[in-house]
Amino acid sequence: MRGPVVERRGQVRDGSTTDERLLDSRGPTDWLHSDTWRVMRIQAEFVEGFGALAELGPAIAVFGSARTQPDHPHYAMGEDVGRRLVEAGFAVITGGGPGAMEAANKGACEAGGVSVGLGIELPFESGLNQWVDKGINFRYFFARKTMFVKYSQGFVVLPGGLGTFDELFEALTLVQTRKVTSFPIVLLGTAYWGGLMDWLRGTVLAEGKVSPADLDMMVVTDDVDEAVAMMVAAREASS
Ligand SMILES: C/C(=C\CNc1ncnc2c1ncn2[C@@H]1O[C@H](COP(=O)(O)O)[C@@H](O)[C@H]1O)CO
Repeated sequence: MRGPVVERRGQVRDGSTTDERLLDSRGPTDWLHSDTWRVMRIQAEFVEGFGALAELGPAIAVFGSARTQPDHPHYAMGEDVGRRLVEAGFAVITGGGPGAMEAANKGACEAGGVSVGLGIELPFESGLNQWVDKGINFRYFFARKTMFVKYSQGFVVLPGGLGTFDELFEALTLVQTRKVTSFPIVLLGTAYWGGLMDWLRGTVLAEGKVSPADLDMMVVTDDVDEAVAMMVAAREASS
């Protein structure tokens, strides 16, 4: 018998039971590295993520450089935004790593709020920062990115590098292509983001590669209060 399937006489394929094969640890392990098995692991990441975050409540994702040092003004800005978001009733979700992520988690945690970190397995593992109170470690970037979009009502983007750009531009693309309902995206740090905005307007928009509405999706400011007020306004508009 093979599970619910009855096999008799010439249809019997081998004499072992399914349990016997399951419990036998001998044999090849190459299946561990097959795409079929990876699909199970990917599925498990979605299941874990959805399960852990489903009851989080209103949350804002804060992105920014893993390399921001604690004595840099961008770190203080990250702490400030984490704290103000909690004071406004939001949980704070970051990538759970060092730098700007740690700063936002620290601000959120010290303000007594829910401080979430969605960590990612990297070759140069740094682990979840100490200010994360609810943490999930992901193997796959794409599963992790789904969690930021699904469980955040807005994105605040601190100065950052390639990882931050990836997160910012993914959000913009999802809104532009109407894969998600529009949500506020605020870039903090006019001096840092100004050059990018100038290029987007002066070259990308001028060459017709984006529409004015695409760039209007982003607000650039130095004012943390303005960033938080935008998130609050979006929450009120959606309730
Ligand atoms: C570079 C170092 C550690 C990296 N650790 C990270 N942990 C969690 N999330 C990360 C990490 N690095 C990048 N990310 C994600 O990308 C964004 C930051 O990338 P950037 O290139 O530094 O701007 C961030 O929002 C994360 O989601 C050791 O210093």
